[in-house]
Amino acid sequence: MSGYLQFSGVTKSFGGVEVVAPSFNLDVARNEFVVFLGPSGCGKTTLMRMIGGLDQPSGGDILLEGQRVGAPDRRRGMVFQSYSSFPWLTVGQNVEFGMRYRDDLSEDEKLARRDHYLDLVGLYEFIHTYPNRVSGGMRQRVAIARTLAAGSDVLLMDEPFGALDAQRREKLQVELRAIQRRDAKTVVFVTHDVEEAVFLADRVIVFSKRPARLLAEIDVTSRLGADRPLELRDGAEFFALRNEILRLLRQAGGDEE
Ligand SMILES: Nc1ncnc2c1ncn2[C@@H]1O[C@H](COP(=O)(O)OP(=O)(O)OP(=O)(O)O)[C@@H](O)[C@H]1O
Repeated sequence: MSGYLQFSGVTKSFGGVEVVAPSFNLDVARNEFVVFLGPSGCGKTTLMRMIGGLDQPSGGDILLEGQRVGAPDRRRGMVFQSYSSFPWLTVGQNVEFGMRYRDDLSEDEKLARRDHYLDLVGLYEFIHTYPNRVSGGMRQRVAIARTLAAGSDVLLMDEPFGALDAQRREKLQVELRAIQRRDAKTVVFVTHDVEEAVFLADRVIVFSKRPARLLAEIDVTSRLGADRPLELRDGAEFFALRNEILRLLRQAGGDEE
């Protein structure tokens, strides 16, 4: 597997507290969908922030196509709880803002993409509303629409669907997996929801309790295939994978459901 995104001997501590240790090594292939699962507080968000360039490793390197990652740039689209919408722009303008560098798109194409992704996240009717007038969950959806519309090569998503109702969440899972396949995105995704992890991932990475250490890797695509119709969730192999991962999380000392 080629190392499109590579973690090479990565460690991180805050003050004297080790969050990623002894050292983390992982190769993510181009167009791979990797999901991070692990006990609460084990260091998943810290790893995501370092991929995004919002934090620096204490040791080792994170490389994208062989180059050490630096400050956030448009190759990496992020949906983090803390990286939400811009309050001075309307919901529609927030989504347009994500496409400001897309010289390959005409203005009409940008507006069509804006409308498509706002509709997908169920916010089309709020297109002219300012984010401080909508709920926190809706602001999170603005960030999802903005990031998907921007079309970055690498999507970094830290519990992006956590605040959504079950139906919207399922719809976005299907769409995200389809976008990733169709548009050849590399995705790193954090969730606490094991079924979401199995449904979305090519590979699930299970972490230990803090300090985060790779406990297990589960190759989902070799068992479920790359296409993920919703019916897959009712199949025996889906359940087997889910139970396997739940067992691993129990060993990890996690509290996931
Ligand atoms: N800026 C910081 N300064 C000090 N400690 C920090 C900082 N950021 C994170 N930590 C600590 O690092 C540990 C890992 O946090 P992190 O948010 O990465 O975990 P997580 O796996 O994403 O947790 P959760 O699943 O609950 O979101 C925690 O103990 C947290 O308190």
